[in-house]
Amino acid sequence: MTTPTKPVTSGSLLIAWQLRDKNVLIVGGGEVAAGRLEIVLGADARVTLIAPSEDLHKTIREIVDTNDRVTYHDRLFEGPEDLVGVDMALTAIDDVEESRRICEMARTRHIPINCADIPPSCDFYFGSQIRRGPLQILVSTDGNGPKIAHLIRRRIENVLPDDVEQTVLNVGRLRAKLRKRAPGVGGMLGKRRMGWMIKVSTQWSLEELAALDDLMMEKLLDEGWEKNAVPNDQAQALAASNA
Ligand SMILES: C[C@@]1(CC(=O)O)C2=NC(=C\c3[nH]c(c(CCC(=O)O)c3CC(=O)O)Cc3[nH]c(c(CC(=O)O)c3CCC(=O)O)/C=C3\N/C(=C\2)[C@@H](CCC(=O)O)[C@]3(C)CC(=O)O)/[C@H]1CCC(=O)O
Ligand SMILES: NC(=O)c1ccc[n+]([C@@H]2O[C@H](COP(=O)([O-])OP(=O)(O)OC[C@H]3O[C@@H](n4cnc5c(N)ncnc54)[C@H](O)[C@@H]3O)[C@@H](O)[C@H]2O)c1
Repeated sequence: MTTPTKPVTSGSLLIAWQLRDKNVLIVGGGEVAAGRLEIVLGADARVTLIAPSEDLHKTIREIVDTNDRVTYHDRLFEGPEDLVGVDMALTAIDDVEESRRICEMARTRHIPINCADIPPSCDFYFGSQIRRGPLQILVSTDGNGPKIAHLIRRRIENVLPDDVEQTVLNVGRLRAKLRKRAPGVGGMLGKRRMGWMIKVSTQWSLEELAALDDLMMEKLLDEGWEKNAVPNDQAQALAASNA
């Protein structure tokens, strides 16, 4: 059980938004739009990007030429018809009045929007991100200091183990194997399953979890889960007894 803490107020909600196959509209073709494009493609979105080709950023050009998830329109934003079917809208243009207008149009249609140049009008902010496979860490200063968010992110990166991505992937695999042995949602079994996963995650170090292979996972389930225990011996010991 977690200890109740005093609620923190006046922040924003940090969530892992599932954008896969959702339609994202990006208006603008400069450096900021290029960063947005890369980051939403990293979340498997479908993207429509509207910006004149004259000054299109090199990265955007390369992506629209090679990625079939991106539809590019070589023109200025035209009006509400550009917002039809859009799940998320992003403006990154050097025209604050037009940005404000697009923002209002999106809001009327209940489309979440980020305007890179008008923080008070944003439904959400981007943050400084670490991506190591499925592990994602976002640092937000809630609009106070984007460069500071970047610097704090760099500090966090420096303390992460090199193989932390493998730790997360392995725990995902172990949980999937456990669910095969003990299927279902909720109830006593769900409680036992969660309790066991918490113990394994706590007693084994991140590095030990990263070193697990399929055979070791099966052994951990045989000798741990099946016997209602969490072997305290370390990954190396388990590996040695496997050999
Ligand atoms: C984190 C990051 C993510 C990303 O954009 O992907 C991000 N900005 C980044 C970089 C950056 N942005 C700016 C600089 C110049 C130095 C400086 O001003 O500090 C640098 C540094 C650089 O370029 O190195 C200028 C700037 N930014 C905003 C405005 C408008 C304004 O404030 O009015 C202006 C013009 C201000 C002016 O004209 O003076 C607004 C926003 N920028 C945000 C996010 C949101 C708040 C996030 C937070 O507070 O945590 C928010 C509110 C809206 C949004 O964009 O969602 C990314 C770092 C990624 C990384 O490197 O890891
Ligand atoms: N949020 C952030 O992190 C951040 C960081 C730096 C700058 N900014 C702000 O973001 C905005 C974009 O920055 P940038 O460096 O990418 O700008 P930029 O000047 O390099 O690019 C602007 C782009 O918008 C396009 N454009 C202008 N009007 C348009 C319209 N009506 N329809 C479609 N495209 C249009 C231009 O053709 C150009 O491609 C600026 O207002 C800047 O102040 C935000």
